[in-house]
Amino acid sequence: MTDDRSSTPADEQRSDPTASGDTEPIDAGDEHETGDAEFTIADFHDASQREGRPVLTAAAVSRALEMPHEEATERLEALADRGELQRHAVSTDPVIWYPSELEDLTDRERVVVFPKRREIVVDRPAQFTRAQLSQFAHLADGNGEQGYRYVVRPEDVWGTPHDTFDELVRTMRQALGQRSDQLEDWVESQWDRAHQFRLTTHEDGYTVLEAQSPEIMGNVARQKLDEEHVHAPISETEDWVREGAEAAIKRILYEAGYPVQDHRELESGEELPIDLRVSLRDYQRTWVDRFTEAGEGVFVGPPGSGKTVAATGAMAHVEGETLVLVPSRDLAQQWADTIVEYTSLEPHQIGQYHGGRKEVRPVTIATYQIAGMDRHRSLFDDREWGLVIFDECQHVPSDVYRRSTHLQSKHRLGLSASPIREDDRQTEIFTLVGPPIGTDWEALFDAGHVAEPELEIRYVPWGDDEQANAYGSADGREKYRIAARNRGKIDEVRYLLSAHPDAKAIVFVDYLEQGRDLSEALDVPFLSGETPYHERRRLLEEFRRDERDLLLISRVGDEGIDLPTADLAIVASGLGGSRRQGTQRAGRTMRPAGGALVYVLATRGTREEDFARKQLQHLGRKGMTVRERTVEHDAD
Ligand SMILES: Nc1ncnc2c1ncn2[C@@H]1O[C@H](COP(=O)(O)OP(=O)(O)OP(=O)(O)O)[C@@H](O)[C@H]1O
Repeated sequence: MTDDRSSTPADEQRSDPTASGDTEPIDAGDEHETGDAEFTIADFHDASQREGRPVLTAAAVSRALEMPHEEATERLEALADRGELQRHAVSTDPVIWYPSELEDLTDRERVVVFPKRREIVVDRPAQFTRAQLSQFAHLADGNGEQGYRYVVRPEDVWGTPHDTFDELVRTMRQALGQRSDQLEDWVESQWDRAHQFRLTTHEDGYTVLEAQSPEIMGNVARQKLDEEHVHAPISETEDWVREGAEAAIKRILYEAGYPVQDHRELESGEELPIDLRVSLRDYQRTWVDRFTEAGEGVFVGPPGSGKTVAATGAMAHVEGETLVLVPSRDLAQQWADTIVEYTSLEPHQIGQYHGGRKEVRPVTIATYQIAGMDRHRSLFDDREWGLVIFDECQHVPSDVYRRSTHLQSKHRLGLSASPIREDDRQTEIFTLVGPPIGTDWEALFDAGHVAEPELEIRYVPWGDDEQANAYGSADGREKYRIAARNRGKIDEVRYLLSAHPDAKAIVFVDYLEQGRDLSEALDVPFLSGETPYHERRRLLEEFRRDERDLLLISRVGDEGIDLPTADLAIVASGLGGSRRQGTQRAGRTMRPAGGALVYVLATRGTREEDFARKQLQHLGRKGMTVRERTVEHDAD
């Protein structure tokens, strides 16, 4: 059962071809499933596409698919015998071949599988195919001319919603329209890994770790775990788990490449009847169903896709007292408003717990900051929580993680707008909160649930020689800082605002000095960490009520402040943070209101330009349209 070829998540990250910038053309043909026995109509379609014609001779097929002429003829005949191809013989010319359903060629989605790279490329996928694919793969590239590129990683297999491997294979075959033995074998090995261990609840109430076989128990669990985690063996395949050690066990085994199935009976906490006052969208219902089945999980969707609303659906399912952890006070207020708007709960049942207020009520919304403090640790135990929600769970600070390990017996739900898995947070999220539950973002854009922003990166020249010279002689981070604060960006911001006179706009900056300069030049208030909380709230409120149409925000704006009606965002600096920040900033304006535009400014010919380009390629892969423009001195 143990498969040495399978890798741990860490290995996988290193060998992930997308991570190493592998940009090999997808049509390279090196891995086409043209194995000896298999020659399918899809191969014929490949050949027609390469030849640019729907009707082919055997010679053309042999050329396109690089196989001997004789072999091509043989295979074409076999396909014709199966009724998938038609032949047409013209007395003096070679026989020509075409698909039995010629219209296929224009309508049908083409699926090409690259089993070694575990990639699937689909042309014009139908909604159904996308939904199927997203159950075992994730969309890595949705914007290229090469079609949609899906990648299957171990975590994708580990998190599938299927009960049996056979069901999973059925979904795969439906999605791919073909069998790929090599891919299926690999998926099976990952499936096996994820089904070696499970946590269950003994009838006497304690937790048991069960292994599929005595060998896996002996060779993996009992090597990795010690008395800190388990009391004593119950049998060759079962260990009695120490209370509170569940999270550590899940983490250790996950890191060893054996994610643990969590089948414990979860506590539902003190009862709290909740009715929903909104009808969930189909994809939200799927999210909630998957959460319901597992009792844990992370909703992953772009900003504005309705994760918070779907979370109220999860609350209505658990119907237990709920603790919501959020990154900022502003978000705490928004959660309280959303819960009142979309559920039958009354305002007096909802408490907020942060620097400003200390209310613990049946539904309590607390900030991570407070939740991480020793003197507020009782928050976790004050009531019998049945559900703990981690909003923006990619930001959960490590002290909160440490503190929340004992929440393993509750239902756990994470929300995240950043499906980026480039750091080890992924392990923590997966083991402490749960596996990702996602939808392919493109599908949400297509269905009109989230407006796709137009994203434009503008390369701006230096505003004056002084800064350009300073850049030349600076080094390292200083170079980046100078480029970020290029005074030429002030004119550019002005130009963009004047080009969109009716837009409600937000300008993001990363440097206080730049924010102050812009604030003065544009005569708008600047919201930074230095702005008092009530002042920040007031400005945001005014913006929300359409009493203001321009805001200038520093990093502070990044942590979950909701600006629902912004329809223009200018990132004047600050793409230099993490990818995630870039995603969030761009996402800030992705609201159902639609028509959002995002401009990102980068100083021409500097590191900032390189950086922005990389970031935006990433956003492009997430399904946004990205455009680049070089600004001449007279803003165009
Ligand atoms: N099922 C639904 N029916 C009607 N409106 C909905 C539904 N789901 C979401 N919305 C609306 O879509 C908007 C965004 O929803 P929500 O705040 O839940 O998104 P989100 O993904 O949590 O966003 P963010 O990542 O910014 O927190 C809200 O205005 C909400 O009212």
